[in-house]
Amino acid sequence: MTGAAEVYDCAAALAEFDASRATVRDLVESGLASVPPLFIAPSSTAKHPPTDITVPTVDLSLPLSALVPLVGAAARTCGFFHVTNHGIDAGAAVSAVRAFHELPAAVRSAFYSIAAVEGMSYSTVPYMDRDSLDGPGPILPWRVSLRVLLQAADLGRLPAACGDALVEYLRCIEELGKKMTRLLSEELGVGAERLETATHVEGWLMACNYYPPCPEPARVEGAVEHTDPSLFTILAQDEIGGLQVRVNGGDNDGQWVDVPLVPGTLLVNVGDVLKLVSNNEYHSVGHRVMVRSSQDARASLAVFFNPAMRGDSGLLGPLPELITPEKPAMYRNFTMTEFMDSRRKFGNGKFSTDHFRVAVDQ
Ligand SMILES: O=C(O)CCC(=O)C(=O)O
Ligand SMILES: [Fe+2]
Repeated sequence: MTGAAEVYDCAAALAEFDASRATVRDLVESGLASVPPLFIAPSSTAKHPPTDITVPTVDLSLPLSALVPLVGAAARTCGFFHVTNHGIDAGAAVSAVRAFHELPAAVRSAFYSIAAVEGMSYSTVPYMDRDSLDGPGPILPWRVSLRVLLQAADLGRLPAACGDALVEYLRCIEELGKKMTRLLSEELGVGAERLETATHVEGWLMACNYYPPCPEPARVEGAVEHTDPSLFTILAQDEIGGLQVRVNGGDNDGQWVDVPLVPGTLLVNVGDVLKLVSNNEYHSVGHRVMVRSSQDARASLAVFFNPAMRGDSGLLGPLPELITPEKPAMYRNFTMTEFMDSRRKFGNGKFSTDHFRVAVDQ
């Protein structure tokens, strides 16, 4: 039992990587031939060949009476759905994300930061809190992200290569986010405004992701399997692909499926907070990002619609209207601070909403 993995000091290796202020892209550009242990994912793609099931598509131009059940059906089953006819130029925003990440290192390095500075950071975000590192990994995704906490950020400080396009995207995505919150709320039978008033969806986080090509793509993951913390997430991606979701229910339960690339669509997925608040009516489904290529980089843009952090007064939990004798509350109440602390403690890939389950009667 003395293999290299056991003696590898993750914390020291991560500290060294942090001190170098390098991003994954810089590693690739330095001519790296093999993947450093920090990035090696334990699971292999081959173990879970993707099935050919597809994720639903919802046409936003449909009348409300048709739209509400379609959104609800997707959120209750797959937890992921494409939306079409959203009227947003997502391609321009994703191209801008790529343009920033492909700037010369000397220009990008001015933005490098592990901790958020005035709501912005630009680095590779480890799966776990640096203080909670345990075991051999995976420690780092094969990805670098410019992250913007919108409540705290001055958008005027966004890099010039992507700023204007992202500001425009955010203006449009705000409308779509509000619409989606109302649709999801309405379908729960609690009225269109209930989710917003219960959760105060103000803590938005925008993640501008870049997955560089990898010399050994099968040994890394752009993101390990995880569920999102948000109420829901809206994702725009380019034409490279690599996102997979787990099938939820049915004959193929637990299998992986490739999210197909449908040009012009945005992808919406249910996050953990919505799962808890909906008392498990909606499902936050596990997903991950595979790195496919030693040649091509992938860019994506995720906006996480998160409840505001409202201290101890902002208690969240299953909406009382959704609690019945037949379906008692499945989760206890919690604050967003408690929820995010729990996610950080367990790590992005290991957190489960089961940590908030109400104890089952003995
Ligand atoms: O880049 C993607 O396709 C998905 C990223 C993702 O799942 C996340 O950031 O939570
Ligand atoms: Fe995600």
